[in-house]
Amino acid sequence: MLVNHGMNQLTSLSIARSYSFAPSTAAVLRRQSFLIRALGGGSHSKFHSTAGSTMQETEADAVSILRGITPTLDPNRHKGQADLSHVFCTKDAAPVIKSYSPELIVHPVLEESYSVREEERKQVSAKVVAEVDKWMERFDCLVVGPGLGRDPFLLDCVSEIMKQARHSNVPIVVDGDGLFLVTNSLDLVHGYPLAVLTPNVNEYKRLVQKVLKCEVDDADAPGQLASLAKQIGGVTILRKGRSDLISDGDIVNSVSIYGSPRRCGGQGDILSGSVAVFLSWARQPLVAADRNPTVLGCIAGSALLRKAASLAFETRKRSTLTTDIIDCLGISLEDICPTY
Ligand SMILES: NC(=O)C1=CN([C@@H]2O[C@H](COP(=O)(O)OP(=O)(O)OC[C@H]3O[C@@H](n4cnc5c(N)ncnc54)[C@H](OP(=O)(O)O)[C@@H]3O)[C@@H](O)[C@H]2O)[C@@H](O)CC1
Ligand SMILES: Nc1ncnc2c1ncn2[C@@H]1O[C@H](COP(=O)(O)OP(=O)(O)OP(=O)(O)O)[C@@H](O)[C@H]1O
Ligand SMILES: [Mg+2]
Repeated sequence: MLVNHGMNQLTSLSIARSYSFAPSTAAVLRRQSFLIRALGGGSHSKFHSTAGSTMQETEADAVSILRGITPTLDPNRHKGQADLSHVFCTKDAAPVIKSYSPELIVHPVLEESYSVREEERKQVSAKVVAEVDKWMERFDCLVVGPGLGRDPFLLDCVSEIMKQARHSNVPIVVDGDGLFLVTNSLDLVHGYPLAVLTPNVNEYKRLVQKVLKCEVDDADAPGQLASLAKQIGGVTILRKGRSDLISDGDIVNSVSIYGSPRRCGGQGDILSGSVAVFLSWARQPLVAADRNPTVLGCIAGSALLRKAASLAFETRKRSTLTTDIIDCLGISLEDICPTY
């Protein structure tokens, strides 16, 4: 059981995205102690020069980071000390999500505008937020966005949940429709060092336009990413693409290893769940005290996803789906961090 808990979490966090009609937020619950591991160095840098600026990006030593932050499996631990995933969603979505995996703890507490009368909204919102908040202290990380939708009442409730998470110092990974919300309400994450944004090409463009008031500049990709992260008060941004670029405003890392030429839907959602798991592991005492755990989580999540995608493509080729990639997550991590 315990062996499967870790990997189940990497996959199940993305359930919400698999049902994009099903508004939901997903949260990670994990209680596990860790052995101290050393993080290796070894990386190379690339300079991007433009007329106005020069910015360095460093290819992350993702394999060492994965080895450094992934905890060993300890047969003495019981459920509750290991990984668990909670999903908060609407009533409609709950049966579908529940049937996806016995691993998931599903809370059908969210409401959309159509199901709540105007005069009841304040009361219902308070109830929804209280339902999530009573679990908050147990969460190691919150993932907001994949499959959430853009219903205004639901997004108002999610904004309140994010404020509570921030108040409780719970890391928040924002993806998909969560980025739609945050781009229009930057205060939700501004200045929060435990916030991670994982934009795809469209989501990144919207963020750049809103925050930097200019267009995406690929000639100075690292410099622009660092400015964006800085302008949002030092949040960590994982810009997804041919190479993933990661910045907290101070440093810019790239992850270019592995990867698949197949761009099937859903890979980004698996990535956001994986980042949540790895950043929670990276935050454990003595694991990586000298490095930003949100950056480490992004590097590890990106490398694992890209490795699993490349492995899935080896056999599935043009028919590769995200479910095939999920099937390759366990073996990909095992290859880098053997259990025994
Ligand atoms: N198999 C599934 O169930 C998948 C589910 N997914 C989930 O779906 C959501 C969107 O994710 P994505 O990656 O398609 O977003 P992206 O490339 O920015 O937009 C593409 C175009 O669509 C439009 N649009 C998007 N969202 C919209 C909305 N809520 N309502 C109306 N329009 C919307 C968008 O328009 P725009 O944002 O420019 O207004 C753009 O033209 C997100 O929650 C994700 O997790 C995906 O992960 C994919 C697989
Ligand atoms: N051109 C590419 N080559 C290799 N890997 C890529 C490429 N583009 C994206 N990826 C990888 O695919 C993963 C998902 O990125 P993508 O841009 O597809 O996210 P997304 O659009 O949010 O996905 P989703 O369909 O889940 O919403 C990331 O890990 C990224 O590294
Ligand atoms: Mg996405």
